[in-house]
Amino acid sequence: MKQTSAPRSSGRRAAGRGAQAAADPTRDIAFDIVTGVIEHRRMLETSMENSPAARQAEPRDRAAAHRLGASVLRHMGTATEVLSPFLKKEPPEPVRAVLLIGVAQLLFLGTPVHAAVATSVALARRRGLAPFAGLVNAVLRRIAQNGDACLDGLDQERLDVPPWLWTSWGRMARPIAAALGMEPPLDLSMRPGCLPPPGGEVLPNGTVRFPAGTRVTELPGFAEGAFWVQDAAATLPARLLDVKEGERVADLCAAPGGKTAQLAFAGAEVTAVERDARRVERLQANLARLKLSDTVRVVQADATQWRPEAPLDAVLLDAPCSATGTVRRHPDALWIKRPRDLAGLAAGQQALLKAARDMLRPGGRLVYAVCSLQPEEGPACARAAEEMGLIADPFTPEELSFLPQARTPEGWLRTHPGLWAEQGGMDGFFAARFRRA
Ligand SMILES: C[S@@+](CC[C@H](N)C(=O)[O-])C[C@H]1O[C@@H](n2cnc3c(N)ncnc32)[C@H](O)[C@@H]1O
Repeated sequence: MKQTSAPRSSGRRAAGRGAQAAADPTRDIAFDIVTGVIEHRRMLETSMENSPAARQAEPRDRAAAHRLGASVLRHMGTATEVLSPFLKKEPPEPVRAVLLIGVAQLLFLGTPVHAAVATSVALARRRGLAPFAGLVNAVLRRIAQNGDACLDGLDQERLDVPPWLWTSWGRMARPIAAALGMEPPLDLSMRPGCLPPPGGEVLPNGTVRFPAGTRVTELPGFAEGAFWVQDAAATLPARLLDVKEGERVADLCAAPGGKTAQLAFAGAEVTAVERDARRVERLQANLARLKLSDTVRVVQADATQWRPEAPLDAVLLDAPCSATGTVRRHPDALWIKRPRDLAGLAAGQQALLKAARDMLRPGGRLVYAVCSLQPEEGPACARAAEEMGLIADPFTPEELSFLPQARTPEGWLRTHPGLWAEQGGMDGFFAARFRRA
């Protein structure tokens, strides 16, 4: 059984018929998260923002709900399979959501049985599902009786990945799925010259890694801007652009700004281009904390339309994508995207590639990156870039000597959550480098 830490439980107060009005913000928010993702295909964070319960909740309840909702999404295939022998027919979606929340607590979060069952029954009542309260009670009690035996013989890794994604990931599928069951660690990139907070593990690329659940704001140096949160794999595209002091560089699709910070600390003159107004605010706040506000120029614009005043030495294009490479951190991505979404995403990525090409001086460099594991958004776009006249500039073995498994025969970068598995894995990224003729 794959287990993560248990959510705080308010089960005793919620037990029994008369307790349906008792407050249980954790499960209420988790219900909004799960139904938002499954029924409305909204991202976990968006579902949380839309949750009325979340707006009034304490930060610790929101954090517990986030962990509970993410656990449901991480184990949804397995939990569905566990439920199926106990259900004569498919229940309505909201009832299924309540049951999944109950199963996640019983089998994956180590919540005490009485709390997991009673809070699920109370949740069903609060959500207008009282006619199903008996079903929820009976099914969860039987699952609790069987305990871990419910998981015997189940290929959890296979079940927890939608079949179309499993197929598309080929040989990477099983190591990726194995990493999915675990909460990912906290990765930090250090501001040059700053010492890592004590207790972190320094990885071969310089990332400082802390165990899952570490609160970044509580680490010494956070407020002073000594570091920023950035997955180990996410550091690689900006590093591979290899910017020099004083080079004029654009970071397209820049928020929240991890790669912008890398480019600026490397000494480049950076313009960060971001379309979304709220994400521009987040980018600016992050740059302010890192004391980069006076160094980086931030532009709110659509990068397909924006052009620099003069041709640039280098462009980093971290394009919007299906984000399947970040499913460890964002398990909602597993259930939101559909195969038919990929063509539209790839068209957007290629429009951005054309724009990036047009911003470069002759000989200027471009790194194209996506946090996707899908071939349509990675290799297919790299080939499209060459058809646009960009010249491939493969990553060399020396540049990736600390992670040789991530270098493809074409000289592209392909990371996935199964790499550096012993140290806690990494996000999935694809990157390729080009020069303008
Ligand atoms: C993958 S995230 C970028 C992460 C960022 N590069 C980092 O390392 O922190 C993609 C970002 O692209 C922005 N975006 C999407 N389409 C865009 C466009 N046409 N022009 C500019 N920004 C865009 C999104 O709002 C989002 O903030």
